[in-house]
Amino acid sequence: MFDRRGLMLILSSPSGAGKTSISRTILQQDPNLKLSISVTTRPKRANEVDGVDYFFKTVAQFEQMRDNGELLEWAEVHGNFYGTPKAAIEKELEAGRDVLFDIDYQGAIQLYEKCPEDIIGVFILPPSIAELKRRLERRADDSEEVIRRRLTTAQQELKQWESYDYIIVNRDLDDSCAAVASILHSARMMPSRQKNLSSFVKGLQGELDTILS
Ligand SMILES: Nc1nc2c(ncn2[C@@H]2O[C@H](COP(=O)(O)OP(=O)(O)O)[C@@H](O)[C@H]2O)c(=O)[nH]1
Ligand SMILES: Nc1ncnc2c1ncn2[C@@H]1O[C@H](COP(=O)(O)OP(=O)(O)O)[C@@H](O)[C@H]1O
Repeated sequence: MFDRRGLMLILSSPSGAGKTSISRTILQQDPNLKLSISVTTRPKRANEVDGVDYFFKTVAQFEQMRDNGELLEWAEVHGNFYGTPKAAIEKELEAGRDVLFDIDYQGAIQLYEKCPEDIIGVFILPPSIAELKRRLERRADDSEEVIRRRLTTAQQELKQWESYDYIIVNRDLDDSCAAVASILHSARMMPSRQKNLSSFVKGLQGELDTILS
């Protein structure tokens, strides 16, 4: 209803907990939500498309972007570099569109520091470690060694839940998607997110004055 600056919705989780699945569904359901497409040096998976899931880069290309100040945040995760290209994000936020970030806790901390007013952070937990392992194995894209590395990193990632605004245990995918959608829906209604609110209320007061005078 009101012009507004978009908000930044961060989804983080240990690898395999389900944030990519949740992101895909939410993005399909909500035309005002855009995905921040990260750059990464990780090898492309069979089901991924360059420019859709990630922009796949060499280490040299990544370092050049980072050193040129083109990244809003960046981090090394599971031995690869990941970063958020700055320019596209600012354009979406200015246009009043919300942006979804599938980034790790190191990136989330950087964004919380840089733009605290714009951020809603959601941390996704797996129902159990046995289920997390099953999900990583079922995805079948990664070798046993890569899976082990992701589980090792999960130990560090699990400590970060307190940095986030909301926590969701991803048992049922539909329930988790509904929870994220409802968080986003509520966040859009915060007074700070609605640019023309004060003039709208002044208008209501003016109408009241007219009726009551
Ligand atoms: N800081 C940061 N982390 C990112 C970015 N893009 C992806 N990640 C995180 O890097 C981790 C690995 O991502 P990915 O290789 O797609 O594996 P997945 O989590 O198993 O699907 C996940 O925790 C992502 O949230 C980014 O631009 N910045
Ligand atoms: N709630 C859920 N119940 C069962 N399987 C799930 C659920 N959420 C995600 N998955 C499956 O678990 C695997 C890992 O999910 P993914 O979204 O790739 O995780 P992440 O992006 O956090 O690494 C995928 O095969 C996905 O289909």
